[in-house]
Amino acid sequence: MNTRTDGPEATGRVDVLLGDRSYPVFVGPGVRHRLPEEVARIGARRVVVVSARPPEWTPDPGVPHRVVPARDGEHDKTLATVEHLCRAFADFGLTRADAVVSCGGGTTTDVVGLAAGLYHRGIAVIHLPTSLLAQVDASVGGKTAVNLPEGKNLVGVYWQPRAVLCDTEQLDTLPAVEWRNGYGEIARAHFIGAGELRDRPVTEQITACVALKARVVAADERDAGLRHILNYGHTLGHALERATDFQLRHGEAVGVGTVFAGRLAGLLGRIPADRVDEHRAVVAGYGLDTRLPDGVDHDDLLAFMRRDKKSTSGLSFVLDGPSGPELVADVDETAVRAALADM
Ligand SMILES: NC(=O)c1ccc[n+]([C@@H]2O[C@H](COP(=O)([O-])OP(=O)(O)OC[C@H]3O[C@@H](n4cnc5c(N)ncnc54)[C@H](O)[C@@H]3O)[C@@H](O)[C@H]2O)c1
Ligand SMILES: [Zn+2]
Repeated sequence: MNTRTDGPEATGRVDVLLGDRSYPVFVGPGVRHRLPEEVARIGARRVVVVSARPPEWTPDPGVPHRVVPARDGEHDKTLATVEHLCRAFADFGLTRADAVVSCGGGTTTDVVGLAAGLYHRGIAVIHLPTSLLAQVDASVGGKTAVNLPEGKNLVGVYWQPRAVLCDTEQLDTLPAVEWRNGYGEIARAHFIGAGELRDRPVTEQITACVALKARVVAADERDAGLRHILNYGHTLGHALERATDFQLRHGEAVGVGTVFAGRLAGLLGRIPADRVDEHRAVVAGYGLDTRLPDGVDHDDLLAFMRRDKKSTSGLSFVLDGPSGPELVADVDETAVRAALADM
């Protein structure tokens, strides 16, 4: 990670190191204007821009192009959208030598990433994520997916982008709830190696989270082990999203899940009391709720947590400990109930 300070405001750059599939992530005000440079660097001759934002949000890529409108949201994160996009690529005559650009929230970067990964068995994609959550998490790391009626993110491929441009100017229009959504992920990053980012400028916060994710992805691109740590706070987080029928945004639920992970690690004797307290302080410091929402049933939460995709059996959590965060399997239910009661 490095942060340049030669411009009017600092710009961050992180390289995701994956051999010949390595790519840069630029973070900062105005970095979207790098698009023509990145398109030229990868040698694309034509581009389809898939954008959930007004068309003028994406700069001219500098080569013949077409803008295809899209909508953010889980509802359109489907195989039907993938087909629609691939047909638009074909209609414009995109070949394997060309590129796709996504501009939108994490739902859009996910569905466009999957379409790019499938079209012609894979063509170049550049992401311009426009939500805080998409900038700190969804657009980096190469996981793509769409939903089925049977569940979220059930169909996808690993398909790394060729560049990611996290333009912080594009966050100016983001509603408060979507800032909280992103800050939940930044808060959980505090406990898995991103360090103290409260009171830092947003460009630095995003750059540090991307650098953390880049390190983890470089070490474990396909989820064989270490990548689990990114799910810090997520076991309870996912359960809370479901138990509240998705009334809590993902990041808000992850914030509560992060406080819970601290409590549980404390009860299991893995971390001292001040580290437990730090969880609550950090999450609260980002303006997030630290308590379970009223009315959620602990039995429901336990049932959802048992079905979490990480847990092959029993209750599994990523927990802090003497040697850092790690996946802990088969956690005793009594401790889990006690940590919930403590929230
Ligand atoms: N691939 C991965 O590794 C990965 C990681 C984390 C999350 N995800 C996926 O990301 C998705 C969540 O992303 P999200 O939170 O960005 O959701 P989203 O795409 O639905 O965007 C959230 C909301 O913010 C709005 N929005 C986005 N940018 C805006 C802007 N600049 N100004 C005003 N409004 C704006 C959207 O219209 C939407 O209403 C989920 O589907 C999740 O599965 C993927
Ligand atoms: Zn998450």
